[in-house]
Amino acid sequence: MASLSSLCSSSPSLKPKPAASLPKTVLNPPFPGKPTSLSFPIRSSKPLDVAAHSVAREIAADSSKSGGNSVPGKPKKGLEKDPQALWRRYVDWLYQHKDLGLYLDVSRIGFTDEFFREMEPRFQQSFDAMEGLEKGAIANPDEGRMVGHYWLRNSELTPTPFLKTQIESTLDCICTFADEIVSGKIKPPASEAGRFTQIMAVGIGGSALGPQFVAEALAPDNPPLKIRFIDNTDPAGIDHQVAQLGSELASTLVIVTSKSGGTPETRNGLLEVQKAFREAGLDFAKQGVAITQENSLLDNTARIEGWLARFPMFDWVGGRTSVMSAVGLLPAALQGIDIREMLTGAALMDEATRSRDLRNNPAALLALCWYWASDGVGSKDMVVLPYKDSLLLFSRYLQQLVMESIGKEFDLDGNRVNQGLTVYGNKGSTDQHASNTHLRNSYGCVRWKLIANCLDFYEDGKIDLKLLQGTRSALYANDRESVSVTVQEVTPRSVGALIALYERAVGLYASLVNINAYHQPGVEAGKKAAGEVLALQKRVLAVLNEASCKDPVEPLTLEEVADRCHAPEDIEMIYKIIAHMAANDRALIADGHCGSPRSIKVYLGECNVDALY
Ligand SMILES: O=P(O)(O)OC[C@H]1O[C@H](O)[C@H](O)[C@@H](O)[C@@H]1O
Repeated sequence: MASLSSLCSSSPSLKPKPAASLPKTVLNPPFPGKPTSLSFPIRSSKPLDVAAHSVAREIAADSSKSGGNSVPGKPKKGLEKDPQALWRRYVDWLYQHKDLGLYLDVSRIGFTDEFFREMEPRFQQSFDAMEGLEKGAIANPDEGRMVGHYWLRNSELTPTPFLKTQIESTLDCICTFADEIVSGKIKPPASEAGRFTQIMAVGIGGSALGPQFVAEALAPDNPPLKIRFIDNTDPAGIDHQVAQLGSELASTLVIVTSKSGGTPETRNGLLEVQKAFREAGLDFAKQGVAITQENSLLDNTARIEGWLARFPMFDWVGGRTSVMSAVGLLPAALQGIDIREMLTGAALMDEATRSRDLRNNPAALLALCWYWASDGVGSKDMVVLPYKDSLLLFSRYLQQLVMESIGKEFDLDGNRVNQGLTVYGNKGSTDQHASNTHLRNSYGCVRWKLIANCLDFYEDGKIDLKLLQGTRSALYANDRESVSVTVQEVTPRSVGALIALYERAVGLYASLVNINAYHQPGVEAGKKAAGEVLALQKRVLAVLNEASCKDPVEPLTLEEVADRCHAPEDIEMIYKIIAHMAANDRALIADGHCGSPRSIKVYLGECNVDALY
C-alpha cells in the first residue's frame, strides 16, 4: 500500500492526453459579424463606499417585502426593444477572452448605466475581499479556515511555501498514480484483465457532483477506465451499480471521497461495496483508494486496512469547490482527461476575474447581472440551459456551487437576510419543449421570475442556431432577461475556465450581499437533525426491548412508545422509525399494519436481556 506521504513524493509522469483523443468539437466563430476589437471604457476606481453594504441590506430587506425591483437605478419598465439600440448594447458589452475562446453576452440583461455606476464602488469592496481571500485570510469565519481553491491552479499564490509544496506534490502523485493504473503497472490482484478497467466512485455532494460533471463533459468515448458513481444510500441503486460491473468488479478501482471522512451516505456506500467484494471473494483493500482529510475516519480506516492509496483533501478547500483538487483530478486523470489543461483553463479564468475593471471581468459581470435580475435578494430563479449534451450536468453542479454558497439565512453581521439564488435546468433544447412555456409566460408568484442563463455552445453547424437564438429572443420579447456564455469547444481547458468563472461569480456576488459563501449551516442543521433521529431511535429500541423482555411480551401502541420515550411530540418520527424497523424485520407488528398508524401494536422479535441494565 502506498501511504499518503510516499504517494506524494513521487514525480509526475502522466503524459497529457493527445488532443486527438479528446472529444472533437471544432466550432465556427460564435458571433458572426462580431467586431474584432472591442473598446471598453476604462473607468477610474472610485473611493470605497463604506456604507455600501448596509445600503444593500436595506435595499434587500425592502425588496424582499415588495417583491423586488428596488435595486438602485433599476427602472420599473420593460426591456429595451429597439433593434439598433440592442445591437449597440450587444457590441458595447460583449466580453471576450481570446485565449480561452470564451464569450459572455450580458446585453439581454436590462441594467442601466446608473445602476452600473452605483454598483462599481461596491464591486471594488468585493475585489478587496477576494484579494484578501486569495492572500490567505480566514474567509470562512464560521469554520475558522482559509479558502484556497484558487491556489490549486496556481500554487504561486499560496500564503506559505508548505501549502505550495503540498499542492504540487499531490498533483504529481495524482499524475503518477493515474499513469501507473492506466498503464497496468499497478494491477488488480485477481483480475484476468491484468489492469484496472473500471472506477466505482463513492461520495456525495461536492465529493461527487464535480467528478460527475467532468466525466460527462470530457471523458473520451473509450476511456482507459470507465467511471460510475454511488452518490446515494439507496441499497437497490448500489446493488444495481455492483451488478452492472459483474465480473469486472475484480478490475474495479473503488475511489471513496469524503472531505470530512464521516459522511453517513458515503460510509453506507463504502460498506455495501466492501460487502460485494467479500461476497465475490475479493480483497477490497487492494482495490480501494481514499480521498479525504488526513486523520479523518476514512483516512484512518484506509490506513489501518492498508488500502491501495490515499490522497489528501485540504482543510482550506470546500467540498463544492474541490473539483480541481484530488477529488476531481484523480478520477479525471484515470479517464484520460488532461487535468493540467483543466487547471490551465481555470488559472487563465482566475487571472481574468481578478481584474478590477468591472466591464472587463466576466465573473463580476455575471454577479452584476445576477444582482440586477434578482434584485439582490434572489427574487428570480436562474435557469441554466446548456445546448451541448456533454454539459448536461453543469446545472446540477451549479446547483450545489450557487445554492449552497448563496442560500443563507444570516449575513456576515448576523442580520436575518434569507438570501439565495435558485438554480435549475436540463438541456437548452429539451427545456424548450418542456419548461420554457412556464419560463416565458408564468410568474408563478412575484418572486418566481426568470433569469435564463443560456449557455450556448455552437458546434460546426451541428447545433441549430435558430433554436438557441429563438429561445433567447422569445424570452427577451416577454421581458425575461438572459445571459449567454459561449465557449468554442468543450475541452479540459474551457471546462476548467467555466468552473472558475462561476466560482468567482459566486464569491463576488456573496460579497456584494454580505454573506459567507463558504460555509453550509443548512447542512449542519440537517446533520444535527439526523443525529437527533439516531438518539430517538436508541430510546425507541430501549423502550421496545424492555416491553419485549416481559413475560408475556407487551406489544405497545405508538402513543405508549412515545410516552415511555418521554417524547410525545415526536410521535410521527417514532412511527417512521418503527415502520423502518418493521420493514427490516427488526420490529414485529402484533396488531394492525404499518399503513394505519393508529392500529399498530409493536414489539421486538428478540429480547436483549443485556441491554436492560
Ligand atoms: O466530502 P464530505 O465531507 O463527505 O461532504 C459531502 C458534502 O456534505 C455536505 O452536504 C456539505 O454541505 C457538502 O458541501 C459536502 O460536499
